[in-house]
Amino acid sequence: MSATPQTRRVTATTNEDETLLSLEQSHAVRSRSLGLLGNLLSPHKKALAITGILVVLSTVGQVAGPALVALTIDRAIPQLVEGDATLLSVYGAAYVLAAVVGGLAGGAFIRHAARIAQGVLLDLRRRVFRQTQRLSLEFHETYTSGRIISRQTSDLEALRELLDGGLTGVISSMMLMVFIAGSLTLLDWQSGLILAGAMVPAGMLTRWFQKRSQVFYRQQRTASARLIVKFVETMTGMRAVQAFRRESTTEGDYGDLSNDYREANLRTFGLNGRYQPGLMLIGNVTVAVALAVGGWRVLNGTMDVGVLAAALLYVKRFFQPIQQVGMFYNAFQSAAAALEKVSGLLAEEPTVVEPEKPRPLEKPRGDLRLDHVRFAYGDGPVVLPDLDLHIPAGQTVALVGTTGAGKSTLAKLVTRFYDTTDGHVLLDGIDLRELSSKDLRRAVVMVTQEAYLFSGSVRENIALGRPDAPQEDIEAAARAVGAHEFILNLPDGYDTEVNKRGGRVSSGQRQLLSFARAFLADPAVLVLDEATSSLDIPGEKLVQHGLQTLLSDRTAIIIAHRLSTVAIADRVLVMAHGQVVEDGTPADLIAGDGRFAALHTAWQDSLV
Ligand SMILES: Nc1ncnc2c1ncn2[C@@H]1O[C@H](COP(=O)(O)OP(=O)(O)OP(=O)(O)O)[C@@H](O)[C@H]1O
Repeated sequence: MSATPQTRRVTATTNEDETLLSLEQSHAVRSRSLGLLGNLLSPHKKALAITGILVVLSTVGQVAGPALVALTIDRAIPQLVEGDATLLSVYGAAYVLAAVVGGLAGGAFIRHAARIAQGVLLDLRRRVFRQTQRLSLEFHETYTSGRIISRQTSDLEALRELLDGGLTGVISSMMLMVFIAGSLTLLDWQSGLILAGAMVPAGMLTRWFQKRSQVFYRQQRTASARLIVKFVETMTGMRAVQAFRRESTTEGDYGDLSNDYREANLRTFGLNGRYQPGLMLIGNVTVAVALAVGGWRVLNGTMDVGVLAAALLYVKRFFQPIQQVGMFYNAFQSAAAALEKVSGLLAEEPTVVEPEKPRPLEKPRGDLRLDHVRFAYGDGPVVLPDLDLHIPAGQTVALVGTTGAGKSTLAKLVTRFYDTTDGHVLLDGIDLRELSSKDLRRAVVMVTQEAYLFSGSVRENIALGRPDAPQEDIEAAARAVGAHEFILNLPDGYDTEVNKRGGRVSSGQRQLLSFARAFLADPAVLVLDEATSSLDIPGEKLVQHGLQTLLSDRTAIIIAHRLSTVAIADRVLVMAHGQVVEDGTPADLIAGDGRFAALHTAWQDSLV
């Protein structure tokens, strides 16, 4: 038999809540998000090139203004004084043309960039959804739905805010700065030098801001995610919250988390409050220096007045976009932190791997074998030390045992929601790792305690595993498990819309619907986590009857909580500490003096 392959682990999202990463981790996270960004943008190469041309045109239009002002003052006006208006009309027309081209190109740039941004967001939204469905149960059990919700909502929202408004502004601002610096240097290199000098403190201030804000924005995103997680957890567990009077505690916890969020926000604003005035100060000092030096040079006759006017306009305009970049830096940091988290989620690989060359399973019989199975959740303690078990096709096995004995774990291994740490689970002699998930899910179906009903009609809910099943088959399945009668009594029969979590149907009826769903799917192996909820006696009888029909002619493993269920099993396995401690027919075990006999007596006493 082949050696057990290395078990995959959840890795990419493990340090996502840490705000202070090591340099190496920080680089890895950065390059992962940049990689994702590159990947998202790659289908838009052509549109990006057009957008690039448009932004250059629009910037040239804006930058031409001050140069034309200089030319008008220094050349056209002296000519006009001599009675010739030719240059003035040429420069005037050029100014209008630059404004029109700049305006049109600017507008087209915004529209094009928005189209790319929306395309990227659509792609990302789909990828996140697809990925969350693709990842294995191990990931979902550790990552929690609240965190996934915050990836899909607030993180994608932060990216949307950046892409919708901020990014186009930043791109055109940056482009404008480069062009202004270039034009100024060409016009008058000494003024260009003054601007370059101002870039030193401006660059240092920006670097200082960037470093701090990166940490602050990570803290902000983490605080916001924690808030969502707490909210989702409280809402999903509302019954427990109210039953145990936890309202004030959860409110207190939520208040603390909200406060953390508020403080994280305030820290980012505080930082901005120092960065922006700092930049403004540098900008104004630079204008003053350029004016003083320029004025002195005009007096000396080494600079034309028009050039000085243009230089001042350029320096002033240069600092306006810096401020804009500074302002957008908020949105940018927020989005960068969001992208880091989303890219972590997308980089995660399913721990249960699809085989490259699956072995075919034409007609599954349902023969199950656990061969020296050893299992631990992640780095946790060993839950199943060494389990050897054979369940012949068609046998109904009831699993009983103390809580935490490993019954649900066994069910998760047989259904391959998890892979074994060591050893093999075989269906009809084939390792589950070698089966395609399509074949496996057709052959092995798990019915959980929750019996989850999706919003949609009763019919759609029954046909979940076979959406194309004809009405006769759906009805036959419902009849077989005894659900047909109550379905007909629902307001619209099979077309009745069930509310979320089956609000309109009782818990027993919900179970019957999930039995019908499993019956229609007709698997060779059925794994059933029986509901512990106490049904009333008629309700239990109804469910019991449905269950019996469902179990006939297939292999079944039931995590049994009811005596009546154990009675219909062919075989009972009593588990303790991950091992099977008793194994036999119900009658044999009852007749003995082991754990099951004691459990059985206790059960019977509870019924009296
Ligand atoms: N997702 C998980 N991650 C880590 N440990 C887990 C996980 N699920 C279960 N365990 C641990 O594995 C052990 C076996 O749990 P399991 O749910 O299989 O027991 P069980 O016999 O089904 O119990 P119960 O009857 O209470 O449902 C327990 O110690 C539990 O703490």
